[in-house]
Amino acid sequence: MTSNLAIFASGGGSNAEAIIEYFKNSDLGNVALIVTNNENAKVIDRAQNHEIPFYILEAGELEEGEFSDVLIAMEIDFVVLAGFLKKIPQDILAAYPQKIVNIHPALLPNYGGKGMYGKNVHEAVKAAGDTESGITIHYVNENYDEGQVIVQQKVSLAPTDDALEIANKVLALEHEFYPKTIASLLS
Ligand SMILES: Nc1nc2c(c(=O)[nH]1)N[C@@H](CN(C=O)c1ccc(C(=O)N[C@@H](CCC(=O)O)C(=O)O)cc1)CN2
Ligand SMILES: NCC(=O)N[C@@H]1O[C@H](COP(=O)([O-])[O-])[C@@H](O)[C@H]1O
Repeated sequence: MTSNLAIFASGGGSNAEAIIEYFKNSDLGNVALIVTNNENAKVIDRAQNHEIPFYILEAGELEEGEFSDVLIAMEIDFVVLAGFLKKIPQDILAAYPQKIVNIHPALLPNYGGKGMYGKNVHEAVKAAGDTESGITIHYVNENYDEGQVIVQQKVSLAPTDDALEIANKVLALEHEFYPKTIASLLS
């Protein structure tokens, strides 16, 4: 059985595209929908380029607690967060138990929670002088970054690495591991 995936993204969408490309060669999953809260997100261009339907959330729409009806009506089986910057509400959590995953660009529980997204994470890692960073792929629960960890991967950092270089090292891990980790959860 092929699972229909919905990817939620708020920005550039490079992880979304890596997932789209991966599942073009796999019967395990099919990216059926891209959801964003940002009408200017580059992920929309990526969806259009791959002829994948996209949905732009209105301000406050997610918080109304009815978007799960849209996902169910579109026969979505699995939800992937990839740089999505809003909290997934209870109606979606209840509709998709153990079927919503997220990727965080750090080694949770470090550098997680409200405000910890994008470059904020890498700047904090740099400021702390850490010698390694990495990714955490986890199930999504009601709080930011507190769901059950599925996998973590580490990357070493040089003292000369700035926040952008850390971001690039982490993003490369994301593109390598997120698609195949999702696939392992579908089979
Ligand atoms: N119910 C859940 N929803 C989401 C989770 C989660 O674990 N449970 N993960 C996030 C992704 N994320 C980290 O991986 C994350 C995203 C955004 C924030 C944050 O502080 N957001 C700001 C708003 C930012 C904006 O609108 O520009 C905020 O809430 O004030 C923290 C962590 C996705 N959803
Ligand atoms: N806390 C959530 C968070 O910071 N997510 C991060 O946003 C980036 C999105 O990049 P992309 O749009 O190119 O996939 C990724 O690095 C992802 O880990």
